Amino acid sequence: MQSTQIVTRHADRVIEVVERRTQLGPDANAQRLLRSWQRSLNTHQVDPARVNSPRVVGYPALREHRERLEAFMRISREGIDRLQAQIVPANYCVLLTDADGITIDYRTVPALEREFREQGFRPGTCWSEEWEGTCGVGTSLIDGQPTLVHRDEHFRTHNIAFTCSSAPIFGPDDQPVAVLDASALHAPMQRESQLLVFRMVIERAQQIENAFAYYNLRPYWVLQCGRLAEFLSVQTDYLIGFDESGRITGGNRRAKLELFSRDGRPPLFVHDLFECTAHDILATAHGRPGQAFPLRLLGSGERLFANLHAPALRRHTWLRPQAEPVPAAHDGRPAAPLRGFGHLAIEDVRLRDNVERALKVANRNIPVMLLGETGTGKEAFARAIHDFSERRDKPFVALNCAAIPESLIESELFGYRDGAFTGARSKGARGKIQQADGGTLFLDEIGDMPLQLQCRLLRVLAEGEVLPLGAETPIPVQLHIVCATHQNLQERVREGRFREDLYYRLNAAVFMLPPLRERTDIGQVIDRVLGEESAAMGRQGQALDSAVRCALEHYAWPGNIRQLRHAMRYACAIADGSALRAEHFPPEIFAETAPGHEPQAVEVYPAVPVAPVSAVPPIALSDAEAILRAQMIATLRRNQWQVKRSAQELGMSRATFYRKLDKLQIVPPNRRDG
Ligand SMILES: Nc1ncnc2c1ncn2[C@@H]1O[C@H](COP(=O)(O)OP(=O)(O)OP(=O)(O)O)[C@@H](O)[C@H]1O
Repeated sequence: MQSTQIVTRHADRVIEVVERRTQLGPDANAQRLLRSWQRSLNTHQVDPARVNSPRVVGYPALREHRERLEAFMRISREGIDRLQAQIVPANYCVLLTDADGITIDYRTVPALEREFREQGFRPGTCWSEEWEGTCGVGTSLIDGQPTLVHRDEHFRTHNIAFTCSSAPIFGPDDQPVAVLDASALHAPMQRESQLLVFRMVIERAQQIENAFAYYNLRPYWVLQCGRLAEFLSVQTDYLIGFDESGRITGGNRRAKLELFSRDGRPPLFVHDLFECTAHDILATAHGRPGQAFPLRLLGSGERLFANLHAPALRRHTWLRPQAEPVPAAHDGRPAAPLRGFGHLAIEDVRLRDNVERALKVANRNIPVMLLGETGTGKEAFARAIHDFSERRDKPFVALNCAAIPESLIESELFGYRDGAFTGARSKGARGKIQQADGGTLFLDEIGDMPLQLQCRLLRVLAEGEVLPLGAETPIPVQLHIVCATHQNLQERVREGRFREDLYYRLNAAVFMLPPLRERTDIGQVIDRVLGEESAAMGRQGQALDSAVRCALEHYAWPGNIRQLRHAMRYACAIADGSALRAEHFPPEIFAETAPGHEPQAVEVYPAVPVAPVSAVPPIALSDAEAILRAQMIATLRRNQWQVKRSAQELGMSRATFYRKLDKLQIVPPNRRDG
């Protein structure tokens, strides 16, 4: 427990530094620290004198955070184990957080576990800057850079005895997916004492990032490149994925930063990057299996050494059950859709992980819960699981609990016997449960199911039989249950509006479907929907012009794929020629900030004269960045410059949002000088 004097002294110092904008030192690190303290006080409104331990989320929430990163956690384990072996004996703990700052993996020695725990170091602890103020994890997430926060560089007095070395780990969409951190409770005063551990954390984080990049590139040919042939197996500089046609499909972060952006635009093909074609590379690698071979970068002529790895997984072929024939088009009619997931766009990294997992549970008697915003494809995903499974020749029955009146859900679901109630059909009716016998029952918007029916549904699941209204003898049924919701079911459980026992029964396998704006394959989704809608209209060769494509890729799509489909259907219908242009789409997709609409003041920033946000960014931006900048400014204005609401609307985490504010140089009105 800290003395009141220490608490007051540290808190006073922090407030004074922030308010007077006192420089903490001449170097870039001190300036970053000052910016973080400013954010902590002014934006997040954290109280530096708050002395309690950090916030810890409960186990069900922790499980969800972990499940979202299941594949990543599996891949990162080896790297974390090694860091643990190196530094935990020196009284450190090692932790991994997700992009929300929630601790999803945590290690220390048993002898120190209790002491660390008392200070808040444990699974589930939230180390976001919004909550803790300046700290290793939170500040790494916002700045996107490795961060050493030593002792009284921490914002909250509670944390000033700790030292935290953190490094963000980026995913394929160039956003942090996690942060690796090593912390100690009692550190020597000198900051330099931590530089070695800090370097070890950065290196491990890079290794994990590369392993994750490789995992995501595994459906493709992967070039592993480095500057030294002898070190190639232990030190990878660049990973570059390409497909059979030589088209570059992605790379690790370093390849993107150093190679893909050399001429201001990413190379499309292998021969745009190297002085050879993909075919040359395949031939060379084939001739010298397992040996590194030289490659020259186009332009600079610099020599790299490379190993080639064959695709670990053939795309899409694994998505169908074995031996299932691919239906062919005939009679000029469109081909029947492929069974399972074949007719859906699923190139997004998170979705691919979901599909891999879904295939594993499809033929097990495990209830599936699909979470995601409206229109993200929950029903399509449920149907794909059914079509893949052994039950595919049995019925797939869907019931939307939010779309029918509460009073009718019971008879719709459980059915009724003849004469069960006034107005009932004389012969009675089979409910959805019975109709789905042997197949799949898809309960959409399960969160809207009335409480007393939840109890009856639980009984059906537990006992495998249904009792129709007015009947005396239960009827045995065999069901695979898939349910979906866009609500926060845990919150409904807490509010007593959803039964906890049913919640745990239904959420055995949870899948989070990403919103369209966050999907790494948004381009493919757009192409697929365009192809389908255009074909349905009997139009041929319809295509998007590049400005429209760019706007579609950066629009926030609150209604997700459904909204995209409707917009595309309309555009395909009204376009006269084959080019789909801006005027064929709803104007909000291209919305710029309305002129003359000036932002209102925000209470979190000290009041200074308000200047309008320049429509012209102070830095050179790509088209995509310019559109995103305009979109962020419009959203911020609509929300009176409240970051939390705006980030939510655009589907970004707050850390990502702040990073983009910095990168696109959007300055809130009250922080600009008059
Ligand atoms: N992966 C995908 N690729 C292409 N189209 C898709 C994909 N997922 C969904 N769609 C299309 O998006 C639209 C909405 O899908 P769906 O009805 O499954 O969403 P939902 O999440 O169940 O919506 P709600 O929550 O409102 O019920 C449909 O037209 C569907 O065909």
